[in-house]
Amino acid sequence: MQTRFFSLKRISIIYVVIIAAVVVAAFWLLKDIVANQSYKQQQAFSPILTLVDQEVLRPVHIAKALATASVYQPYFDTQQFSDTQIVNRLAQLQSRFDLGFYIANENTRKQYNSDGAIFDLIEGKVGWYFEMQQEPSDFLAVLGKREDVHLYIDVKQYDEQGNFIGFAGVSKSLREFLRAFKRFNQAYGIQFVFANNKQQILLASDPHWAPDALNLHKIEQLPWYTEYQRQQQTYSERTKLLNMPDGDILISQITIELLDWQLYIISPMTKRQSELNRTLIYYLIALLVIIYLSYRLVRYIVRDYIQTIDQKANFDPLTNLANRHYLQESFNQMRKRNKRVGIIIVDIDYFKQINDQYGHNAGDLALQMVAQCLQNTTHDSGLAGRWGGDEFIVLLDDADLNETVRMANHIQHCLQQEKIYLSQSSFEIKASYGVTSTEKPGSLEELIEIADRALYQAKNEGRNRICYLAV
Ligand SMILES: Nc1nc2c(ncn2[C@@H]2O[C@H](COP(=O)(O)OP(=O)(O)OP(=O)(O)O)[C@@H](O)[C@H]2O)c(=O)[nH]1
Repeated sequence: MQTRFFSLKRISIIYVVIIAAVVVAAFWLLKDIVANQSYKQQQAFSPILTLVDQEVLRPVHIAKALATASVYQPYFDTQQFSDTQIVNRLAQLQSRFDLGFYIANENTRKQYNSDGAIFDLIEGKVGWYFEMQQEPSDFLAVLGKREDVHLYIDVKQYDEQGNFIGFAGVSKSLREFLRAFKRFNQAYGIQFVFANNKQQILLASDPHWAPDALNLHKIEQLPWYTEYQRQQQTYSERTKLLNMPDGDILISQITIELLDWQLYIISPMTKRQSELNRTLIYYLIALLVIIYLSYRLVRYIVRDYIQTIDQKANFDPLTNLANRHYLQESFNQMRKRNKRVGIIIVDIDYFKQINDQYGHNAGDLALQMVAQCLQNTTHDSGLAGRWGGDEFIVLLDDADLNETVRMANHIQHCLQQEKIYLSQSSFEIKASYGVTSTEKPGSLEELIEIADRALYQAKNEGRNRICYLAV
């Protein structure tokens, strides 16, 4: 019982360790999920900011820097430079900055482009030139060319006296920008909207909201904007989660101060949620596999451990037969069932002589041989054990004296068939048997005492025989 108690204690400790391991594993896995999601969010957002910087802000900076450095000024003097020289100069700038450059000269009413094109600025035909002049600001950023959307940055130019002499500017195709956004849209379901300070949509990834030839959509027309504005009054965070009828969406607003534009990045949470769910399921499966494998491992270790402990606690290491402790336990079980118990004591004859003549190892072989015979003969009907030294005990469940004596005969017959072979010699093993049986078993000691008396008789009568006593 001591053994079981310690086994259970150990099992409990191992289970506690497993639960702790699972909790730690779960913590790490969940931590990873959050990290993973943040990583994915970052993965989606970082390139967007780089794109805005590269494709929108950089041209604006270049346009402003060149205009303020009066790089274009000399080229407004058509006396000094021919048309070809002007477009050549613009072409140089184009190849250097990978942007389109143009000059619109008020004096000649001509527009020179870095792609070599020169055309006349005729009122009613080239609308932008005359519209832009009316704008109070000297710096204007507009989107044009619907079929291949371009960003145009127009900077008003003045001579030394402060007279308006035309425009110089930069143009940049947003094809690459739009293509990249399409990729983000496919990968993360992200949409974007650019709006100017008049709340007009300049550019939108959803073609439905992109400007058409006639007019620009108002940002108020976007289905989420009213809710966005409502939340804006409560808290001014630039990222908001909106509960829309088609599913939750996350809106991030980025102000592009240089242009006085707003960029709205719209990411649908349903897609994110399903991604998160999928990741959760993967992690859960991994967790279950870990739990199952660790359970199997612990079961294996515990079973192996119990077997080892049981073996040590209950069996004789030399013969593998039951030891005294296990014999006692089994006898108690038999007694509980309140049935007859038969007992045989087997004691090897002149075993000391075997040891002395053939050596201790030969003696051990003899003990193992006897054990083998006992095992083979009794395994169906009883339990054989080593009581100590060269003395063995067989307990027979529900066996009367006749049946017990019959069993002793079988054992004797088995031993008579066997011989121990050594390298130089061989010897036979003989034994004496004391037998008894009781209908009302008391203690094992009492029963052994009676069987011992019968054994004593067998030894006295010349050994190699079976004697019995009835209770
Ligand atoms: N080889 C070996 N010998 C053992 C072992 N345990 C006890 N013995 C020896 O067994 C012998 C038992 O001898 P005794 O009890 O005197 O009996 P015996 O020589 O068999 O004489 P009888 O029983 O009167 O026939 C002793 O010499 C012990 O040393 C063991 O595990 N291995």
